[in-house]
Parts: sequence; structure tokens; C-alpha cells
Amino acid sequence: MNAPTRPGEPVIVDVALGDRAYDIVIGRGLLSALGPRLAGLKTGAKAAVVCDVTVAALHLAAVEAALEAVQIPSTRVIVAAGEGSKSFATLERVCDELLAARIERGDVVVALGGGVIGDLSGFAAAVTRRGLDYVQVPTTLLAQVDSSVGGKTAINSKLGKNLVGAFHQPILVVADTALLDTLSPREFRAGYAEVAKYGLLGDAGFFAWLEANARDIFAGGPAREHAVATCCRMKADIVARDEREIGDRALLNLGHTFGHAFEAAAGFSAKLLHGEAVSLGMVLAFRYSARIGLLNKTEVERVEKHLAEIGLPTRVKDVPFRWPDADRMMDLMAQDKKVKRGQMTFILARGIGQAFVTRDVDPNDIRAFVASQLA
Ligand SMILES: NC(=O)c1ccc[n+]([C@@H]2O[C@H](COP(=O)([O-])OP(=O)(O)OC[C@H]3O[C@@H](n4cnc5c(N)ncnc54)[C@H](O)[C@@H]3O)[C@@H](O)[C@H]2O)c1
Ligand SMILES: O=C(O)C(=O)C[C@@H](O)[C@H](O)[C@H](O)COP(=O)(O)O
Ligand SMILES: [Zn+2]
Repeated sequence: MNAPTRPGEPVIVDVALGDRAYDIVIGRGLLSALGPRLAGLKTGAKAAVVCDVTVAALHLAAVEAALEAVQIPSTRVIVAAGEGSKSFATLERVCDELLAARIERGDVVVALGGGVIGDLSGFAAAVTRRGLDYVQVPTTLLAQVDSSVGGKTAINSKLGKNLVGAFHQPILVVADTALLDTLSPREFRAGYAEVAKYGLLGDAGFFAWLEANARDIFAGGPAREHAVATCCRMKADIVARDEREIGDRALLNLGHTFGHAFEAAAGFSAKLLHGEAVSLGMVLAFRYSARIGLLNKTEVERVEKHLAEIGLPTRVKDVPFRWPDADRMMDLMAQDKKVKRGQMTFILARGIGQAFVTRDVDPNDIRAFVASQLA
């Protein structure tokens, strides 16, 4: 494992995608680096900063100042906070505002916010004038470790999560970990589920490190930068191998087949945040793996213990809601984008850090398992 990053020293992770390669710059207090880096990439461009109302009040002025300092004129597009903004209606508004501001193909969209803003404005950038460049400036833990990297952009449909979208890579990611100091404890915890995901899917040593260092990540110590950099390195590596999820990239979906169905059942509402759904979904994936004899129950207990100590849901009953029955949950899972020729795909595990992708699952047994979890 790499040594923790020294305070003040930015880490740069390269996403090696040939002519679409880009840097992820990670460090505390490096928002001012956005201007010079962007000016270096987009000479003479103007920018449109997309953010939600909450982030606008907290961090938009600093971003506008960083752009102004390098003579990049900017316009702002502000949307409502929350998952509800990943909608056709908000997408239409964002596209129209980009067009009204005369954002041209040579200009740039700046996605300033969490995963909702990154997914929404990345998709708007992909389709407006058939493709605009965009930069990710992630402001949640979830966005810094996961959603700002890899180019999956999307909105939700009433039929399911992220069902309308495009692969469209950003040209730069600037993750200033100091921006996370203003995040609510609940949102920080939800983002932590995606951090734990990286340990669970492919790095047992990182999971053990998280068990020992989670407190420092929350407190804003050097462990925070180390965690963000470790997740970004793992994601960059997977995305460079399999940009369009033909194979291994599906590992990043650990917990999501179950999790997305729970989010859809909850109406994409604040009743269940994405990261909370991922926490629950990962435990279900580990529990199911134990059920079919892939791993020992003690490993499942270790996963549950860590996530529960963080304050994340690990059992369906941890999230107070009138959940639909197992048949409805199976219907929702059937909309998963990993379904192939009607067969569901699951990310299961042979142990902590040993996830794998499989279609070798019995849907009747999955249904019975889901029913047992809902009981
Ligand atoms: N594209 C991908 O690869 C990918 C990966 C993971 C998740 N996602 C998507 O990301 C979304 C979840 O992202 P999220 O958890 O960041 O949610 P989010 O974007 O809704 O942000 C969470 C909340 O925190 C507020 N907020 C953001 N930054 C803040 C800050 N610095 N200080 C105070 N408040 C702040 C926002 O206003 C919002 O209310 C989901 O839609 C999920 O599907 C996408
Ligand atoms: O980048 C990926 O690939 C992921 O699966 C990351 C996930 O954390 C993220 O929630 C993603 O949006 C899920 O994508 P989807 O294709 O299952 O909608
Ligand atoms: Zn996710």
C-alpha cells in the first residue's frame, strides 16, 4: 500500500484513455489550481458552472474567482439539490441554459457538486451541441472517490436508475478535499460506502486500513487524501481496462444491483441516499455469497460490523420505509443495465477484496433471498 500523502502535496492520478486521457488532481485547498489547469487545457474558452443551490451558496463564489483569475468568463446554472434533479425536466433546463449562454463546442462545462451534478451536467455536456468538454469539481466524498471519474453520466427514468445516459469522459477532475468540510454527516457517511466498496471489491489491505483509519477520514486528517487517492487509482485502473463495462468495470457495481432497486423503490428520494443503498446492497451481496457457500459467515459479519459502526444501513429494516415485496424488487432489478439476454448479472465475492462478476445465479434463489431480507 502507498504511504499516506503528505499534507499540502497534491496527488495526480492519470486516467489512461489514450486521446481521452485526463488527470485527477487531489489535495486539500487546491481549488485555486482549477483556473491555471483549465486555462492550460482550454485557451480562450468560456465556462458554464453547473451546481445545486446548496453548493452554490457555499462554494460557487470561490470557483468563479478561480476562473476569473485566469480570465475565463463564466456563467452559472443552478438546479435544485438532490437525486430528483437527475430528471428529464432538469436536463432540459440545463441544456437550454447552456445554449442560451451561447456555450460553444470550444467552451467548457464545470460540474461543481456531488454525483447528482456530475451525472446530470456530464450528460448535458454529452448531448448539448452533440458534445461539449466538461470538468468535474467534486464536492462530496462520494463524488471525489467515485462519480467524478470514469465518464458514466446519466439521469434516472421512472423505470429505473441511470437508465438514460452516455459514456462521456471529463477532461479534468479537481478534487479539493477541504470542500468536504462543509458536508453533512449523513452525506459524508453515504459517500463512505463507496470508499469501503473499493476495499471490498479488490483490496483487502485497503479494507483493513479503513477499519483502522475511518475516523481520520471523517475528521479531515491526511487519511482523507489517502483514501480519495487510493479509490481514484483503483477506479482509473479499472476504467482504463474496460471503459464501457464490457467486463471488469462491472466490479464497481458491487452492491448496486440490489442497491439501485431499493433506490427506485424509495422513489429516488432522500429516504435512501445512493451511498446508503450501496451499503445495504454490498451487505446483501456478501450475505448472498455466504448463502451459496462462496465465503465464510465471519467475513460477512466483518463487513456488516464496519459499515454499521460508520452508521450505514446493513439490514433492510435499518431504513424505515414500506418496501415492496420480493416480486416487485425482482422487477426493478430486471431493469439493471447489466442484464444480458434477460439474465441478471451479480457482483459476488469469495472474500473481502475478492469480488467477481457472474451470471451464474438462480433467479428463484435470488427471489427467495430477497424475500428473506425483506421479512
Ligand atoms: N457516474 C458515476 O460513476 C457515479 C458513481 C457513484 C454515484 N453516482 C451517482 O451519484 C449520485 C449521488 O451523489 P452524491 O452522494 O454526491 O449526491 P448529491 O450530488 O445529491 O450531493 C449530496 C448532497 O450534498 C450537498 N452537497 C454537495 N457538496 C456539498 C458540500 N461540499 N458541502 C455541503 N453540502 C454539499 C448537495 O447539495 C446534496 O444535497 C447518485 O445519483 C449516484 O447514482 C454516479
Ligand atoms: O463507474 C462505475 O462503473 C460504477 O458502477 C460506479 C457506481 O458507483 C455508480 O453508482 C454508477 O453510477 C453505477 O452505474 P450504473 O451503470 O449501474 O448505473
Ligand atoms: Zn455507486
